[in-house]
Amino acid sequence: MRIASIRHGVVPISSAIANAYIDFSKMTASVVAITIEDGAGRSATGYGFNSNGRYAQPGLLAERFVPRLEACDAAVLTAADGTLNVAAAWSAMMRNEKPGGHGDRSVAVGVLDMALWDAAAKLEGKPLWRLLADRFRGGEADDAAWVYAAGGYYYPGKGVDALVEEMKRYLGLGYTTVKMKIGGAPGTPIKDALREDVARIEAVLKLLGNDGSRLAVDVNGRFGLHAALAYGAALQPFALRWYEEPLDPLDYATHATLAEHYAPPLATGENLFSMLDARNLIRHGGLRPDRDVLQFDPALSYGLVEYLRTLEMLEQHGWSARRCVPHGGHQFALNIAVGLGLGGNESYPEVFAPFGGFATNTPVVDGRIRMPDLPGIGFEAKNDLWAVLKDL
Ligand SMILES: O=C([O-])CC(=O)C(=O)O
Ligand SMILES: [Mg+2]
Repeated sequence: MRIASIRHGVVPISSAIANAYIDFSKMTASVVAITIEDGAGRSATGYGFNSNGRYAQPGLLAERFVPRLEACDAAVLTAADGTLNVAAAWSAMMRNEKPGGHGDRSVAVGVLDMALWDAAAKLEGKPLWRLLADRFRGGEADDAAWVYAAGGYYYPGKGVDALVEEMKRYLGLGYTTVKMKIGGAPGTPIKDALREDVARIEAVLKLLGNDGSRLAVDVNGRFGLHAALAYGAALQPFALRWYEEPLDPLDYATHATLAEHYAPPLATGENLFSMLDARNLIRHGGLRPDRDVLQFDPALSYGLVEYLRTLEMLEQHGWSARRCVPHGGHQFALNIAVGLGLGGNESYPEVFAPFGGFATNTPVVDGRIRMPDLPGIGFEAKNDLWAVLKDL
């Protein structure tokens, strides 16, 4: 195995939407293409990008992680069975990086890790979900993944009617479960914000036959304990699918307090970027393995090499992989969900194009999606994304 080339760039994914914590007016993503030759006449190009919420990482890629990867020779890149050794390449990228303080470094490494897995699966002539099922689950892959439509963003001039119309479009696309933002009314006293959000939630629930299990709400880490508890008390009777990121993602003890008072499912983890951060959440966050949902996003958190460590840690702590529903709405996590038997995957039918979304001709039916049988992650079959990646 030999790295023939690594190319990377920055593309915008800006839009006028906002959640309770940030707007996306300046959002960018890193994109990479890695071409690998296997020494036996085959070559493959793998592609990677970071999912929304963290910005492009051109400096970290150019100064540290791409040069370290380029320096890997055949002894590092070739596994004992002749396949591409992604884990060894990952360790080479992380040489001379101290532990802790993961910051945006995990994003830069995640982009390269995604491209390496795409190339590895292409070199083996398999879809990534098939490679993962063969390697880690005795060949058993799920036949489809549960996906939910994430949206319900704040948008200038967007009222309750437009929110309900948006959710209606998601149901029309085949989704059965939807997610909306809450907690974003700027500068509003908590009791007024809560009244406004309850009205927004009730309007969407009406569309969903008042079935709370079909609606998740997302605070994006905006609340402190007082607001999280006040909202929790108001939300509890709706029995929602989950109450997401009510608190700062790193404030584990406060999660534990909230979990004592809020019985229905909580969800968090999209802003935890390493196995060790995830383990602190599991150890100290008071989350409940019979109901809560873990949203670690492999594209933002050092990639699949690290995500495999996170899944192993979860198993040691009595958590099923089925409790994991990654953030990010991308094909990488979708392959992982099907191949490794996660609980499902996020989907963004109307936001974060071209990175959000799945292969162009894979419809959602009854809230589930089947994987195409294409080598690698399958980016070539997602027309809008391929139009960006092929220029790299
Ligand atoms: O709005 C965002 O930053 C994305 C997000 O939280 C999600 O997809 O759950
Ligand atoms: Mg979220």
